[in-house]
Amino acid sequence: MKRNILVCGGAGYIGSHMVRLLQDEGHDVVVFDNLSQGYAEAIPGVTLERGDLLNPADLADVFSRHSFDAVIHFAALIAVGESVEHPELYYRNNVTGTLNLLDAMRNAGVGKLVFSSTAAVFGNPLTELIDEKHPMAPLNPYGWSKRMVEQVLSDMAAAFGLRSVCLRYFNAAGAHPDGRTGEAHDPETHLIPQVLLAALSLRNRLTVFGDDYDTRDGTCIRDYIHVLDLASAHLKALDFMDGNEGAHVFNLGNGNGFTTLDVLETAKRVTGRDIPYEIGPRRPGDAGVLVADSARARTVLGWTPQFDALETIIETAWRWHQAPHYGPFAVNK
Ligand SMILES: NC(=O)c1ccc[n+]([C@@H]2O[C@H](COP(=O)([O-])OP(=O)(O)OC[C@H]3O[C@@H](n4cnc5c(N)ncnc54)[C@H](O)[C@@H]3O)[C@@H](O)[C@H]2O)c1
Ligand SMILES: O=c1ccn([C@@H]2O[C@H](COP(=O)(O)OP(=O)(O)O[C@H]3O[C@H](CO)[C@H](O)[C@H](O)[C@H]3O)[C@@H](O)[C@H]2O)c(=O)[nH]1
Repeated sequence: MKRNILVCGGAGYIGSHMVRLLQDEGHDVVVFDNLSQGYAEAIPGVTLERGDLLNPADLADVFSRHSFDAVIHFAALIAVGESVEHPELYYRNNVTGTLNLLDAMRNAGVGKLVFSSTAAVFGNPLTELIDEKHPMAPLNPYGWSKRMVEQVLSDMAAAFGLRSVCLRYFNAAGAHPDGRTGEAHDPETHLIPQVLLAALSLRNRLTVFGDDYDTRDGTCIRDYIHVLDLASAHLKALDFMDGNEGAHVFNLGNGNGFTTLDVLETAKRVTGRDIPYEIGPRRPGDAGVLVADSARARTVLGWTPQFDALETIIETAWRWHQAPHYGPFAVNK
């Protein structure tokens, strides 16, 4: 079934991959983005409505000129460390911004939303694998902002019948295999792009944040999930909302934990380059281990990741990072 989809934050890293997949599947897409972190070049040929979630008039304008079957909402501030220093920015953009979007949807009679949540809602895990029932205890304002929106969506389902799916991504990574879209954050804080930038000598040596965690080599463990596998879960979520009322949550990861040193070792193999690093102190707000139990997404949504090997994730990112089409390190602009 062809759908009209509004993608908020669709010019950003994950959103732009989502937009490409929606187009490949024959859906009509409009992107709403303030380009604070996104790039128009990431979504060539797509209707881009430049506007800000914090300006309700921008949203009202977009909803008055288009009609949508559903909204996929990626737009947010995403840096954990910055959220500790400036919680006000995170609560305003991520919580107030989402409330503004929900008001606009309600005024326009749009009743379905897929929301980007995060493993950061859980805090330090109590079990080896984190499923949807794991208690939530965010360690930082970024995680709290997402936790708050999850609660808002649950309450809005009860009050107004809003249908929603919160997808809690673990560590998004990788790029489209054709190398035309990829991760281009500025500043870049994520591990895999930083490692690849170090391999290209585009940044100084990498600092590994702590080697005194209770893990096999002392460095943090994360569950890296390919950006296109995240995007495909959103398509499944759109189908799911057709037949299911209420607010739903799913954890999205591969269920494989890799240490920071595993990532460095794999990147060294993939790139064939030396990647200089030093061990530094822990980063405030970091959990030691975050690995998903995504059984529910697999069974209930029928989702199957296609790019689950860390090697493949890093290979696709490496293709992008060697010749990014946009972003701070763009070549051949
Ligand atoms: N990258 C990850 O590893 C990861 C992990 C878990 C969850 N998430 C969530 O996924 C979503 C997308 O992450 P990403 O890595 O693609 O981030 P990103 O920064 O690349 O994309 C976010 C986009 O939203 C836009 N935006 C931000 N605030 C806006 C506003 N007020 N109005 C309009 N547009 C606005 C930005 O310009 C950008 O294009 C975020 O909600 C993030 O919290 C990301
Ligand atoms: O220069 C770096 C960057 C990262 N790391 C380590 O690498 C791992 C991954 O760090 P990222 O910054 O790439 O990702 P996070 O796990 O901190 O955060 C990601 O997952 C979170 C959920 O926990 C949020 O959703 C957030 O938006 C998303 O980027 C962490 O153990 C971190 O300590 C380093 O050692 N050095």
